[in-house]
Amino acid sequence: MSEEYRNETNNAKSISDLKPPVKEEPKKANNYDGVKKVIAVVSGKGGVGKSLVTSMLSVKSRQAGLSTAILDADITGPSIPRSFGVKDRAMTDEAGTVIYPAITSTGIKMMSLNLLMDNETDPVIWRGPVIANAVKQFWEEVLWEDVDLMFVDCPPGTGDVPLTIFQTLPVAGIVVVTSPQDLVSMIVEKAVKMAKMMKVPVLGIVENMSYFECPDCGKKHYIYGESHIDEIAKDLDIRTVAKLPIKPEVAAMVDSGRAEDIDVSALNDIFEAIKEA
Ligand SMILES: Nc1ncnc2c1ncn2[C@@H]1O[C@H](COP(=O)(O)OP(=O)(O)OP(=O)(O)O)[C@@H](O)[C@H]1O
Repeated sequence: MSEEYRNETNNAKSISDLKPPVKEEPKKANNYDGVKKVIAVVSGKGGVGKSLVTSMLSVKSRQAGLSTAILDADITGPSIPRSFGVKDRAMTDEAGTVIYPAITSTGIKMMSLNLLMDNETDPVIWRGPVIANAVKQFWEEVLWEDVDLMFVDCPPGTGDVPLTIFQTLPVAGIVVVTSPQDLVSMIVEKAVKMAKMMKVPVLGIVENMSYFECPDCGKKHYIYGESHIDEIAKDLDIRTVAKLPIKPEVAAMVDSGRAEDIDVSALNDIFEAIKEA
């Protein structure tokens, strides 16, 4: 066991907690070489804007002319289809062995549990392993053909599902989303350590709801206090940081299924880092 891993396990409560995670051989969806690059979008807790950032990065990727997909792995709180205004249920082939992804108006492919439910407001009451298996099936049984870049909207935290994602999918890099009221340094450090254990680079940090810009005078107000994200990123040797303002019109666009109309230029640098990964 490496020193690095031992440091991670100081809080283990039993011997089984000390088992290092097993890295399975990454599998390809349907055994096709359909997906060229996978990027995981993670956060320490819910509600910080991870789904928004996943959507914005996908829009950016599509605008750059790449064939783009979103795998919504936030199984118990899937919000991606709604933010793109996708309402139709996913389809399968006649034999029921392959699921076709839904496609947004600009051509982004997506799969989400909401696309398989009769009613998008039905709750998903599943235990962790069942949820993790659903994510595996989204990777293995959905027909992901000709995808240059896939973004995975991970559930918050470092539980079963993020672990399954890192063990099953060939993740090329992660983007960490935080908000200023988060315990930012701890959460970012946790994500960075998890990424290190999984041997995946952190390509960038997005501080969402960083500030509010007065529409009248243009002054920036740091509602949740001054941002320390630049220093944290420097300490952790993460070169790319993006800051997204609180914008009520963004929330309105997401709510009305117009994610493809959001201005995504604030994520340009992170997108460049993703392209190079
Ligand atoms: N910068 C922003 N300005 C305005 N509203 C925002 C902003 N970022 C996110 N929101 C809104 O906050 C809510 C939560 O965002 P989002 O669903 O992206 O968070 P999340 O981290 O994915 O949450 P969860 O993990 O619980 O699904 C959404 O209604 C979204 O539209």
